[in-house]
Amino acid sequence: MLVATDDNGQHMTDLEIADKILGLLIGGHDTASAAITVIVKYLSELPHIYSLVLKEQMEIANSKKPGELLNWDDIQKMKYSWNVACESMRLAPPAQGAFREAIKDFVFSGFSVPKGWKLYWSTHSTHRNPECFPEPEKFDPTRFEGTGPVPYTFVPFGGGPRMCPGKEYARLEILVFMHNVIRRFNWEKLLADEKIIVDPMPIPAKGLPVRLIPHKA
Ligand code: HEM
Repeated sequence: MLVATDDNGQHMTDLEIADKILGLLIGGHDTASAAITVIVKYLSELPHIYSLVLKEQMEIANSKKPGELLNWDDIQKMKYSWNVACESMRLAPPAQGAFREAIKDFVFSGFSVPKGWKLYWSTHSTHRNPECFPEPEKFDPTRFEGTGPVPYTFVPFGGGPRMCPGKEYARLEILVFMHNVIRRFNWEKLLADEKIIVDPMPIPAKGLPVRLIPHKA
């Protein structure tokens, strides 16, 4: 960023560099941490889903030599776990939406949107639209099996040319976390009705305290 220039050879100002660094820290850290937190929450509330994730992850763990690290092929095998992560991000998307500018006049749902207008697309309302996701309140990872949701309906990472460039890294972070926690522990929430607050990401109001229960050897 210190050496990058625009088309006119101008460097970024200190303020612009600080803005980019903060954007990357928040965009790269808080999003994945919010996703992991809601996955932990749903897995404690849905024991049948927990069991299926555990089964998948133990098959991978048991195929490794002692101390052998996860590799790319192992990540590709975590299909059910990723479906669970996706369903968690559908119901509690870390990013609530993003802005766009209309590049031409168009009509949407009876509203005329002129070229140049700024728009905000909402992850939350898209993910809860029953036309895109039947029974939208139901936690159902099978929605992501086969070809999965139609394009631009499941948008936790946005869509199009400005889609999140950290998506694959986030997938890796989330799956490696799920693997390492679930193969060691079950867990139970300590607060039954903990509220989720969105500020700006969905986070349990009291930090989701859980009791970890190690698996028997
Ligand atoms: C679960 C984790 C994450 C979620 C849910 C998420 C979500 C999003 C969303 C919704 C956007 C806007 C996309 C659009 O406008 O179409 C975005 C943009 C962005 N994300 Fe992520 N993100 C995650 C992780 C990360 C990570 C790990 C990084 C970097 C290490 C990252 C870096 C960025 C950057 C730089 C942009 C701006 C892209 C642009 O404007 O061209 N994100 N992200």
